[in-house]
Amino acid sequence: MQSVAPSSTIGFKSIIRTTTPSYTATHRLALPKINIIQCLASPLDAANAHLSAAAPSVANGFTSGGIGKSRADWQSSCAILASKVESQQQNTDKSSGADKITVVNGVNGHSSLDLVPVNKLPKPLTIADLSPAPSHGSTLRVAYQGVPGAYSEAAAGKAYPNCDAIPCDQFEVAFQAVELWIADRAVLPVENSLGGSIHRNYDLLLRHRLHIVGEVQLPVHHCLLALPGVRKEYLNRVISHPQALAQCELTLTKLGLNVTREAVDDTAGAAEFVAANDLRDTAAIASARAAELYGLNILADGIQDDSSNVTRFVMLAREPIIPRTDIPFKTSIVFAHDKGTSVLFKVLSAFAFRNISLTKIESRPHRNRPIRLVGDENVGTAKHFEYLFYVDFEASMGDVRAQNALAEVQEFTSFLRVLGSYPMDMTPWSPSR
Ligand SMILES: O=C(O)C(=O)C[C@]1(C(=O)O)C=C[C@@H](O)C=C1
Repeated sequence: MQSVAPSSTIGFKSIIRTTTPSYTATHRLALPKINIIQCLASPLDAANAHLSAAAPSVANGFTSGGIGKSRADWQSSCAILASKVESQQQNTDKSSGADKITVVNGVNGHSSLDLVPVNKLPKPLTIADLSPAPSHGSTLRVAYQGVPGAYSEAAAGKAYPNCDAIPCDQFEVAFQAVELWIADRAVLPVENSLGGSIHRNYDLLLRHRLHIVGEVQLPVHHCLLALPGVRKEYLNRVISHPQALAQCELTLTKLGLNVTREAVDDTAGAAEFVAANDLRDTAAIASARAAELYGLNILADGIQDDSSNVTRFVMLAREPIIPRTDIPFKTSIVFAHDKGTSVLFKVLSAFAFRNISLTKIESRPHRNRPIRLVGDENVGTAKHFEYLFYVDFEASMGDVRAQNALAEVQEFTSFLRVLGSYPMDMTPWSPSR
């Protein structure tokens, strides 16, 4: 896997402006990462806003159009969804076409062209600019949150071994990078065996229109990193991603460090920060690869509280994959119910009756309708919190049991969306070392 500057590989090359890397020349990489401003500044931003606005109706397409009774129904729901998204994007692309050519070529096309030197004249778009998909021969571009050396980059490499990994400064940007065709896939963490769920990504899965097309489970092996010559006694601060701090909580205490713990955006970013600012009182929790990339020493190795520390990542794409039944598949759904948690048992019994195992259940606040009032004047008013339930179950949408289970779930729920049906990660178990 290579890490690349997004601007070097994509069609519409000049749309993506890149930041100057903040680390110094002593650090071997100079890889800019995409940030939200860059995504929003793109002429395709309007397309994204359009897509977000379309969210409720698309979700309803799944709900009322039916997670049908058959595999064909489900596949056609996906196809309808995909074509809606594509046509909306095309419309928006058309409407902003003129501006795009101006921006692509980095020249203001509306100003007096005769003053532009010949070698700076706009170049015509080529088929390559319009065909960013890997099926056209280019390498798969995979967006992840963080900087090179982050575990998410390693997960992208595990999921797509020869991909171009594109660093993004926020999860939101990784979603947008795929929606705007800057990347072909995003690889995002959803849960860790010690730290629990990464709630932000559950919320974003619902807000965006991407499909889960796979999962990878990555053993996470943390190291305590500091500048060369720095010893543990010099430290008064440890910085890292909040998940990494949570995964090393007990070990940090056992190491006898008298330090404050501070959260930053990603583990490798913490290492980069220590190196770039020459911080001799601060250590970072990050990977051994981050130590190498940013020129830090490993003060302690394997500091996660449990050696079987695993983070589960999902792969996201613009299109769903065709569900298979000849290999183990998992399906992820999200639903809500007017009567909230009180009917959860009934909903889940649809899976139990069909011997379908659930592998994960997560609840998140129902932000459109956070409170449900129950009661009357005589007894008072109970205020129940409303939730969205995310469930992963061990069956493919190509399996008739799953189709029937979802048809039944649909009867009980006010909202239901299939986030994806995808192969389970069945790689042999290897602890993080
Ligand atoms: O900061 C990183 O290196 C990441 O890739 C993010 C992340 C996470 O969000 O959970 C990924 C894996 C580890 O669990 C720790 C951090």
